[in-house]
Amino acid sequence: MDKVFIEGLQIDALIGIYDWERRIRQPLVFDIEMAFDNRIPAASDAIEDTLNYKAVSKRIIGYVSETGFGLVETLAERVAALILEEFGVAHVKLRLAKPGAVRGARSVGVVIERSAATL
Ligand SMILES: Nc1nc2c(c(=O)[nH]1)N=C([C@H](O)[C@@H](O)CO)CN2
Repeated sequence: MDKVFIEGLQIDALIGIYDWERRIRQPLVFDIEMAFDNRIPAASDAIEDTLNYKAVSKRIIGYVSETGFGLVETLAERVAALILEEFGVAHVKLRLAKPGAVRGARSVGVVIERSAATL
Protein backbone atom coordinates (compact mmCIF):
# COMPACT_ATOMS: atom_id res chain seq x y z
CA MET A 1 0.00 0.00 0.00
CA ASP A 2 1.14 3.53 -0.74
CA LYS A 3 1.80 5.95 2.08
CA VAL A 4 1.58 9.65 2.82
CA PHE A 5 4.03 10.70 5.52
CA ILE A 6 4.72 13.59 7.87
CA GLU A 7 8.25 13.61 9.29
CA GLY A 8 9.62 15.63 12.19
CA LEU A 9 6.45 17.53 13.03
CA GLN A 10 7.48 19.45 16.15
CA ILE A 11 4.79 20.69 18.54
CA ASP A 12 5.21 22.24 21.99
CA ALA A 13 2.84 20.56 24.44
CA LEU A 14 1.89 20.15 28.07
CA ILE A 15 2.99 16.55 28.68
CA GLY A 16 4.52 14.59 31.54
CA ILE A 17 3.89 12.94 34.89
CA TYR A 18 6.00 15.14 37.16
CA ASP A 19 4.90 18.37 38.86
CA TRP A 20 7.55 20.44 37.08
CA GLU A 21 6.33 19.12 33.75
CA ARG A 22 2.81 20.38 34.47
CA ARG A 23 4.12 23.95 34.58
CA ILE A 24 5.93 24.08 31.22
CA ARG A 25 5.52 23.15 27.58
CA GLN A 26 7.95 20.66 26.04
CA PRO A 27 8.77 19.90 22.41
CA LEU A 28 7.35 16.70 20.95
CA VAL A 29 8.23 15.34 17.52
CA PHE A 30 5.82 13.25 15.42
CA ASP A 31 6.75 10.98 12.51
CA ILE A 32 3.61 9.64 10.85
CA GLU A 33 2.99 7.22 7.99
CA MET A 34 -0.57 6.89 6.67
CA ALA A 35 -1.76 4.25 4.21
CA PHE A 36 -3.33 5.85 1.16
CA ASP A 37 -3.85 4.96 -2.51
CA ASN A 38 -1.86 7.70 -4.19
CA ARG A 39 -2.76 6.52 -7.71
CA ILE A 40 -6.04 8.47 -7.58
CA PRO A 41 -4.52 11.94 -6.98
CA ALA A 42 -1.68 11.03 -9.31
CA ALA A 43 -4.21 10.46 -12.11
CA SER A 44 -6.29 13.60 -11.42
CA ASP A 45 -3.52 15.94 -10.23
CA ALA A 46 -6.17 17.34 -7.85
CA ILE A 47 -5.42 18.25 -4.24
CA GLU A 48 -9.00 17.23 -3.33
CA ASP A 49 -8.13 13.65 -4.16
CA THR A 50 -5.11 13.53 -1.87
CA LEU A 51 -4.68 12.70 1.75
CA ASN A 52 -3.61 16.30 2.30
CA TYR A 53 -0.54 16.24 4.57
CA LYS A 54 -0.88 19.98 5.27
CA ALA A 55 -4.48 19.55 6.47
CA VAL A 56 -3.51 16.56 8.63
CA SER A 57 -0.54 18.45 10.10
CA LYS A 58 -2.65 21.51 10.95
CA ARG A 59 -5.27 19.34 12.68
CA ILE A 60 -2.62 17.54 14.73
CA ILE A 61 -0.92 20.81 15.74
CA GLY A 62 -4.26 22.23 16.86
CA TYR A 63 -5.20 19.10 18.79
CA VAL A 64 -1.85 18.47 20.51
CA SER A 65 -1.51 22.11 21.51
CA GLU A 66 -4.77 21.83 23.48
CA THR A 67 -4.00 18.56 25.29
CA GLY A 68 -2.32 17.95 28.64
CA PHE A 69 -1.81 14.21 29.07
CA GLY A 70 0.68 12.63 31.44
CA LEU A 71 1.94 9.85 29.18
CA VAL A 72 3.20 9.93 25.63
CA GLU A 73 1.33 6.62 25.16
CA THR A 74 -2.01 8.36 25.75
CA LEU A 75 -1.26 11.20 23.36
CA ALA A 76 0.02 8.83 20.65
CA GLU A 77 -3.17 6.76 20.91
CA ARG A 78 -5.45 9.81 20.65
CA VAL A 79 -3.61 11.27 17.68
CA ALA A 80 -3.66 7.94 15.84
CA ALA A 81 -7.42 7.64 16.44
CA LEU A 82 -7.97 11.19 15.21
CA ILE A 83 -6.16 10.43 11.95
CA LEU A 84 -8.10 7.20 11.38
CA GLU A 85 -11.49 8.71 12.20
CA GLU A 86 -11.28 12.18 10.69
CA PHE A 87 -9.25 11.53 7.56
CA GLY A 88 -10.57 8.13 6.52
CA VAL A 89 -7.17 6.49 6.84
CA ALA A 90 -7.16 2.68 7.07
CA HIS A 91 -3.78 2.25 8.77
CA VAL A 92 -1.39 4.58 10.55
CA LYS A 93 2.10 4.20 12.01
CA LEU A 94 2.99 6.93 14.49
CA ARG A 95 6.27 7.66 16.27
CA LEU A 96 6.05 10.14 19.11
CA ALA A 97 9.39 11.34 20.46
CA LYS A 98 10.07 13.46 23.53
CA PRO A 99 13.60 14.73 22.93
CA GLY A 100 15.62 15.68 25.97
CA ALA A 101 13.28 13.97 28.44
CA VAL A 102 16.02 11.60 29.61
CA ARG A 103 19.53 12.89 30.28
CA GLY A 104 22.00 11.07 28.07
CA ALA A 105 19.42 10.00 25.50
CA ARG A 106 18.83 12.00 22.34
CA SER A 107 15.18 11.09 22.47
CA VAL A 108 12.62 8.74 24.02
CA GLY A 109 9.05 7.88 23.12
CA VAL A 110 6.74 5.35 21.54
CA VAL A 111 5.90 3.85 18.17
CA ILE A 112 2.38 2.54 17.54
CA GLU A 113 0.50 1.13 14.56
CA ARG A 114 -3.28 1.23 14.44
CA SER A 115 -5.94 0.24 11.92
CA ALA A 116 -9.44 1.61 11.44
CA ALA A 117 -10.73 -1.96 11.29
CA THR A 118 -9.65 -2.61 14.90
CA LEU A 119 -10.56 0.73 16.47
N1 LIG B 1 6.76 4.84 28.79
C1 LIG B 1 6.81 6.08 29.35
N2 LIG B 1 7.75 6.33 30.27
C2 LIG B 1 7.82 7.55 30.83
C3 LIG B 1 6.93 8.57 30.44
C4 LIG B 1 5.96 8.27 29.47
O1 LIG B 1 5.13 9.13 29.07
N3 LIG B 1 5.93 7.02 28.94
N4 LIG B 1 7.05 9.82 30.99
C5 LIG B 1 7.98 10.09 31.88
C6 LIG B 1 8.18 11.47 32.35
O2 LIG B 1 7.11 12.32 32.07
C7 LIG B 1 9.49 11.92 31.69
O3 LIG B 1 9.29 12.17 30.31
C8 LIG B 1 10.10 13.11 32.35
O4 LIG B 1 11.49 13.17 32.06
C9 LIG B 1 8.92 9.09 32.40
N5 LIG B 1 8.75 7.80 31.77
